[in-house]
Amino acid sequence: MGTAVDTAKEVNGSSLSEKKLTVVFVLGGPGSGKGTQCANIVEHFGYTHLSAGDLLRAEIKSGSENGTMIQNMIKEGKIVPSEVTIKLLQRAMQENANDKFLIDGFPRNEENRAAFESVTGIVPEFVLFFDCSEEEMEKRLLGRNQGREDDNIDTIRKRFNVYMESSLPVIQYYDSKGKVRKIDAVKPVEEVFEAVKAVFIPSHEKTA
Ligand SMILES: Nc1ncnc2c1ncn2[C@@H]1O[C@H](COP(=O)(O)OP(=O)(O)OP(=O)(O)O)[C@@H](O)[C@H]1O
Ligand SMILES: Nc1ccn([C@@H]2O[C@H](COP(=O)(O)O)[C@@H](O)[C@H]2O)c(=O)n1
Ligand SMILES: [Mg+2]
Repeated sequence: MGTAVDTAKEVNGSSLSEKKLTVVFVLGGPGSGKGTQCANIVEHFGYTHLSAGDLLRAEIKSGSENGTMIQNMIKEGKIVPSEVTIKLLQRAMQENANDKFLIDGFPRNEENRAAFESVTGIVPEFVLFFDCSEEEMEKRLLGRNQGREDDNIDTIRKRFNVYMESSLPVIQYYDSKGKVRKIDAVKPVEEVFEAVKAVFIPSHEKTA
């Protein structure tokens, strides 16, 4: 007889439990540079990048029945119910042959964290945390120009509040487990990536 975690995996029809996956959660405030650095990591270290925000935006565009709800949550800077986001992440991992994933912008709150772990049985290898000042993040978001509906000052303030109240505690949780690799993300892109590389290059290669 299976454990609760096994049963949850079966109910969700996941073949993920059969594969040994390496998952790195990429966390940090809105505009801290998660997407920018994930692109560099993909290029240098062969991971597949899955951005929870991008998956949710694609779901809106696809005309899904959840589209309107997701759009309203994003406009308000609120966190979409875990079951929706986890299904999108699971599907994206199942459809990809890679066994190494960067999961960007997830988990965003305690509900995200606990639900992902119990549904998938996956525990992250480590958490890459981009630590950036609010002043710098606000400047970056207002200058991003990607047409995102949540890159306006009212929504940005709401996203900062959600980050402080709901997302930082998740980072603190992983820190208490020794899983957080903290990066000073205020520096220029190239300097931030130098610090990121030091995390991904195994320690024996650093000295070789
Ligand atoms: N180190 C950096 N210095 C200056 N600008 C940066 C840096 N990193 C990223 N940017 C710029 O800041 C903006 C936000 O970066 P990015 O989209 O990577 O952040 P994010 O953490 O993924 O944000 P979100 O949580 O909103 O998705 C982009 O316009 C990007 O080009
Ligand atoms: N786990 C998540 C991740 C994101 N969202 C919603 O999407 C918005 C944009 O996310 P980015 O990572 O692209 O900045 C975010 O503000 C949330 O509304 C979510 O609900 N759950
Ligand atoms: Mg992003």
